[in-house]
Amino acid sequence: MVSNSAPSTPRLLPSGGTLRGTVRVPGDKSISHRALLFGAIAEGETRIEGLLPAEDPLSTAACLRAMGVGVSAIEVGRTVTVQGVGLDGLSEPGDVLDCGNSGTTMRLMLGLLAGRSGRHFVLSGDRSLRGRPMRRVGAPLGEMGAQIHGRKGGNFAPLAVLGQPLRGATIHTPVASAQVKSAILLAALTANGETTVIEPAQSRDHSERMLKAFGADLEVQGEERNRVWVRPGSRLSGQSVVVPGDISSAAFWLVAAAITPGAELTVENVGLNPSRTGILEVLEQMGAAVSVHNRRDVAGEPVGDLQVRHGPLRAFEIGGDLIPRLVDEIPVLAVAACCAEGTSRIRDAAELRVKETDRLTVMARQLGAMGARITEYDDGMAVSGGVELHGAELDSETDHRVAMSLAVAARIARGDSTLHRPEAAAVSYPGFWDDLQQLGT
Ligand SMILES: O=C(O)C1=C[C@@H](OP(=O)(O)O)[C@@H](O)[C@H](O)C1
Ligand SMILES: C=C(OP(=O)(O)O)C(=O)O
Repeated sequence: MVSNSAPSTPRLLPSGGTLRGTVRVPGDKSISHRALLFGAIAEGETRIEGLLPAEDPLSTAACLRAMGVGVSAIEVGRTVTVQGVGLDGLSEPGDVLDCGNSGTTMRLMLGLLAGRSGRHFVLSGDRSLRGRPMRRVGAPLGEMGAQIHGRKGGNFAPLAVLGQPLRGATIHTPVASAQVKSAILLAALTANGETTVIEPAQSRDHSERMLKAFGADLEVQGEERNRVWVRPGSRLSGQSVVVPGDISSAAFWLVAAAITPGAELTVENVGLNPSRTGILEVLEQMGAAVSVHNRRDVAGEPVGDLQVRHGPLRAFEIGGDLIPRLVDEIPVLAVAACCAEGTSRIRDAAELRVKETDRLTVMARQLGAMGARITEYDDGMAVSGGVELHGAELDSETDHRVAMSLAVAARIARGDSTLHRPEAAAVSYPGFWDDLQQLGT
């Protein structure tokens, strides 16, 4: 039952062309998962406008339906409704919960299910997900009393969760990960006692914002906003959620326009939560012509329109606390680095090795096939700019962000490219290829 891969058709990526016009990227993936999950354990109905109709949120919705939660059809342009079952209303599923390709689904689900006393759950996913580390969630939940078992000492799915009464705890997480933090926060909602999660640096804070809006007793603390405190006992109530466009999807257009001669694009309605806007700071460091218009707040998240034009680019150096704020944009930033003057350096990004693929190795290999000069480090890479890329046989290696990053690179290469396994893009951006065609003509 767990995700089989369908036959794949390679896609021709023609070289050249410019990019002009206006695009609206689909809903934010992180916020979409959370709206479904929090809606499921709230009381009453949650209405979600702009939910991302992509494979990852569909995996979350399917898992919730398998536990008795009513989630309406997820289709482009349609408001999604979730009939909440309350904090302890999830039923034991009759089969394995299939998390597909989605790390967020599996990790947040572990936090959600660990405290469901007396119920047994098994979670699995596709080949990529079954190779991603889960002990980072299992270990802190274990400190709260959770029982999670899996391959290699509980690190790899399939995972079995034996629901237990949980106790509150103070947990220091070793990496800044919103998935780990959010799993702990979900478990904390029904624990016996207060919980505090302390991260080495702040990761994206969508869970904190949305849980508060649903009625959780939660506080973000510390000057660096890297401590979150939760007191259990509050009931969550269904809300209206409006999901902004995903800055991680917008990133492909921002870089594409910045590196493509003659390009000028507007990306409308993009989420600008400061814990996600690292890409804008890097583009600024590069001297790219990006401006933000029409800043506004929509349902607790800052939003704006981004305008970007082609222009000369300088190399960048990134690392430290900036990395969690642009972690999913590093593959496309590697493409931008190929077009900048000088050598760009990315450090402190070892987390990329445990995403859908090892994104450092895969981007070095794929851009290398186009002639890019990249040196891999344990925790990052150095990319020499100003080396002309040439068309090549490329492969997403099943990773959505790699697929879309290579599509951006192929446009500025000399000669056409072919991309194998392009369908990976549908994990986070199902309309990507249509948008690319429309903006390029
Ligand atoms: O919480 C989330 O929605 C996400 C957190 C990040 O992962 P980590 O928590 O592993 O950093 C990110 O890479 C992922 O795409 C989505
Ligand atoms: C890492 C990603 O997602 P996830 O961890 O949810 O699979 C991503 O979307 O780039």
